[in-house]
Amino acid sequence: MSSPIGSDSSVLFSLGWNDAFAAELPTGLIPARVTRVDRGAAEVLSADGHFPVHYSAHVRRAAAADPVDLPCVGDWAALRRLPEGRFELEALLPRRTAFVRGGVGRVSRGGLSGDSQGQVLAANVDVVFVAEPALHATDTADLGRIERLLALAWESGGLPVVLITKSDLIGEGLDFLMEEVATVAPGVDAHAICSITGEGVEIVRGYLKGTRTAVVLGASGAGKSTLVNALAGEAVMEIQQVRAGDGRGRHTTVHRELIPLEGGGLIIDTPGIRRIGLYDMGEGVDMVFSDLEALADRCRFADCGHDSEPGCAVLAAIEDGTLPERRLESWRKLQREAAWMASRSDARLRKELQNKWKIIHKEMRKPGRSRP
Ligand SMILES: Nc1nc2c(ncn2[C@@H]2O[C@H](COP(=O)(O)OP(=O)(O)OP(=O)(O)O)[C@@H](O)[C@H]2O)c(=O)[nH]1
Ligand SMILES: [Zn+2]
Repeated sequence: MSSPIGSDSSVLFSLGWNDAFAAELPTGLIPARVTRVDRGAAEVLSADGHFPVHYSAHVRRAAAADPVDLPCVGDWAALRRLPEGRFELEALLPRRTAFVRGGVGRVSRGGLSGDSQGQVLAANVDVVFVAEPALHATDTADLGRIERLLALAWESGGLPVVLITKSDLIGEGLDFLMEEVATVAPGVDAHAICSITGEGVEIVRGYLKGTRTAVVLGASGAGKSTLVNALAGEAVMEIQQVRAGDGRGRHTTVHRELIPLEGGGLIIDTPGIRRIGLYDMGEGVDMVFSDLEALADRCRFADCGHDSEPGCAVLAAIEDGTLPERRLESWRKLQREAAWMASRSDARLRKELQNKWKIIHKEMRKPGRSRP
């Protein structure tokens, strides 16, 4: 067992481990994936099992200087085995993707939430499911909410996929709805699913192949939990049995926030991700409105406001019916919000939000990191 990966590397691969992460692992340290964090400590899954770890002085110092450096669910961590047999979280491996809460925390600073700035809610998420019910109470799917969540999804660096949930509730209108959804999600896969009958659930599972990690974003009641349960199947029950079995000396019931699914793949489900709101969506907004951006490139004036300018390609597209007018309105609305958020963030935070890769580059500059 001299391998730094531990006794059973297939366990690691089932948690999303791959060659790219392996190349970043400092020599002599043990890889583990963070399943949950709780004030100064984390729980991890590794080839050696599921256990709590404390942060090294190095991690604590870095996190005190910048909360973005705090471990979060989904992170790959490098652990050091201490002489007494315990493990310490020594370093974080560079994040491939990250959900960063910035704007909301800033705005509510001094309020009750006590949120910190630039806090990372989840890391290394490959697929972001945007769940919107076909019918929510008596309202049909909210296209504006889909656009907003797509902006967050793009911003994270993960691959967005729209899921119209509760497809059973809408009947014949479904085809029309899916056509509308396609107009607000250019270049994004969209599927109708029903977690109760299981319709479409296999399609969702397909996105997790290759042990990908996903999150499900969506409003309260969108059907996130029902979908996760449908995907998790017996895996969730298995986890509960293991927990009951190793309950020796551990009296707190732990809700694991990184859930390995039956048939492969993982879902991150944390209160933070459930409550994710809006923050600086600058880059994400452009991705969501790529159809509009492409049209705007063809406007006669580079600074066209698409109001009444001559030669405006956007207005022409609305005129001839190829672009729904509400699409331009949504674009304006989200841009206003993004600008408003930006005006409220300080320069440091704004930079962080606008460039998700900065996190990765900063990680790479850390001392003690082995390079391939
Ligand atoms: N008809 C129908 N109802 C569904 C479907 N999926 C979920 N529901 C119902 O919708 C309600 C909300 O589902 P949840 O899975 O709890 O929604 P959620 O997104 O997890 O909600 P929060 O926990 O508040 O964030 C529940 O009563 C579910 O039974 C579906 O495919 N069809
Ligand atoms: Zn224009």
